[in-house]
Amino acid sequence: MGGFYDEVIASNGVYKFYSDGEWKETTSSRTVKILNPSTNEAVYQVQACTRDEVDTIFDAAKAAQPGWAKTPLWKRADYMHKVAALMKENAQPMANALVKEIAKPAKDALTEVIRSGDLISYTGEEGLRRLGEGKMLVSDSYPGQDRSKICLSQKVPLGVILCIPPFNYPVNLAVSKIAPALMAGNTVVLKPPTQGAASATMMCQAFHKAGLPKGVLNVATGKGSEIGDYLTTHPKVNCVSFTGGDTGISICKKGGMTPYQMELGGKDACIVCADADIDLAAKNIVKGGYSYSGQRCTAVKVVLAAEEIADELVAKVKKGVEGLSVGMPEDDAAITPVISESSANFIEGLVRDAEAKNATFVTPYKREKNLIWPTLIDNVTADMRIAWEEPFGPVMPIIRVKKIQDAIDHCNSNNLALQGCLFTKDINLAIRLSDAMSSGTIQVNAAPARGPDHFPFQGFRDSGIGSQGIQNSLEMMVKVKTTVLNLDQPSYTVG
Ligand SMILES: NC(=O)c1ccc[n+]([C@@H]2O[C@H](COP(=O)([O-])OP(=O)(O)OC[C@H]3O[C@@H](n4cnc5c(N)ncnc54)[C@H](O)[C@@H]3O)[C@@H](O)[C@H]2O)c1
Repeated sequence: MGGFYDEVIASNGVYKFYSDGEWKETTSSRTVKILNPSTNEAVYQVQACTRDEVDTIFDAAKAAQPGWAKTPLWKRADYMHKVAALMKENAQPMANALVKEIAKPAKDALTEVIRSGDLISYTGEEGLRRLGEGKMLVSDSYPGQDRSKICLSQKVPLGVILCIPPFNYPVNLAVSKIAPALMAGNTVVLKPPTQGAASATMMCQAFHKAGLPKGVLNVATGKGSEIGDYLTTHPKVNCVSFTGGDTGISICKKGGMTPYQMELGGKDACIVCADADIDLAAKNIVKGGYSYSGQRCTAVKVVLAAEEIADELVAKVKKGVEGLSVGMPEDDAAITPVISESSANFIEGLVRDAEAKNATFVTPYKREKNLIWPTLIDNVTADMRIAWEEPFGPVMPIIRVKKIQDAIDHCNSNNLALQGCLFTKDINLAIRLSDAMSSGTIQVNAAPARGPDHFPFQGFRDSGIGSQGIQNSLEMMVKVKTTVLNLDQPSYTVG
């Protein structure tokens, strides 16, 4: 593997957890096995931290926070640039781990790591400028007041941020939380997803090697279902930044007065209007729907096609789907095994439901263990689960609509409302439709996408709380502290 990551791994091969600036082994001598989705065999093991160890981790984060908040902003930005450079220099072993533990195609795995380095650098730059800016208000803009009060507000850290990313981008969605949290003067406890824990843990070595002060970043590993509640309800947590599925909703329900940044599931709709460029729409549906086997929050998860062009669109999407390579992530296949057997079973449940309700299978459903061939399902109707639920797999439903309003109504009646996209050549129609679709982001003439990573990103309804994107995440990681100067007489009385 090379020297850079050596100290991350214990002599027995188990990945260590990270607390107070040191890589450590649990006293529980329990580990969590990470299965390779391609083989269903254990490929890595991480420490199963005990509750006492979790307490110690939070103690370290809490103790380090005031000192870190006093570290000048330019120095914090310097750390970010150092971390980004180290991550990029040592990207390949981390990318290899992504291939093994989450079956991400090899090229995409490397892209995830490089993109994460870029995100950290950009956050350093953006934080340097934005976090140094505050606001000055004078009192006489309010009725009845004279100018005897001057209000100065600045952005101050929240404290300790608990960061919980999902399996599908365990590196990128970890740094999208960690970098803004740290730039804003918070300290961090990271809880990686089980599958993705090896790569997320390796990622933290870049922070360690960059010389980040001890306790500023910490990593607690263990099963979300075992230590999750203990972490999210821990009294030392000042904000939970979470990305995942419905687990996020239950975290909010169980929690107290803690601020939440929640990025949850999506059922991103793709509306194809009668005047659309059908080749462009088909290309985007194939790429947007099936990349990483559909396991992306911003994957196209339902197509709403105008009846007039539906036959042509389905034929073109079918051609694209049939051209996708199916196989192993090491070979950079487009379609690779989905994350787990239970996920594959869930996807199959949606497929069987659509089959029983007479949907048309444009490409046949085929599965070998966790590997599911890309499936295109036409004539899906509102009584089918797949019309509403997120498969998180390479399975695409097409609903034919008589009127565009039917497509809008379908999107807006789903509780999931992350992104959406629409295809039309008419810019006026595009704006009207975008305004009518009640989802966080609408892409015009392209598939949904999270990046570039400085664009705002926000789920509506059950798809999230708070806004993401580098700029918005920086704002989510601070609170406003105000000092009011009370003058002995209004400030305009001299001169
Ligand atoms: N909105 C977005 O930006 C975005 C991005 C990527 C993925 N997602 C969503 O994530 C889901 C897929 O990811 P997943 O399967 O890893 O999601 P998940 O909700 O199962 O798990 C997410 C994280 O929560 C942890 N966890 C599990 N139980 C917990 C508990 N009780 N307390 C605290 N943490 C706990 C997991 O270990 C993991 O780290 C999909 O629904 C997808 O749409 C959303």
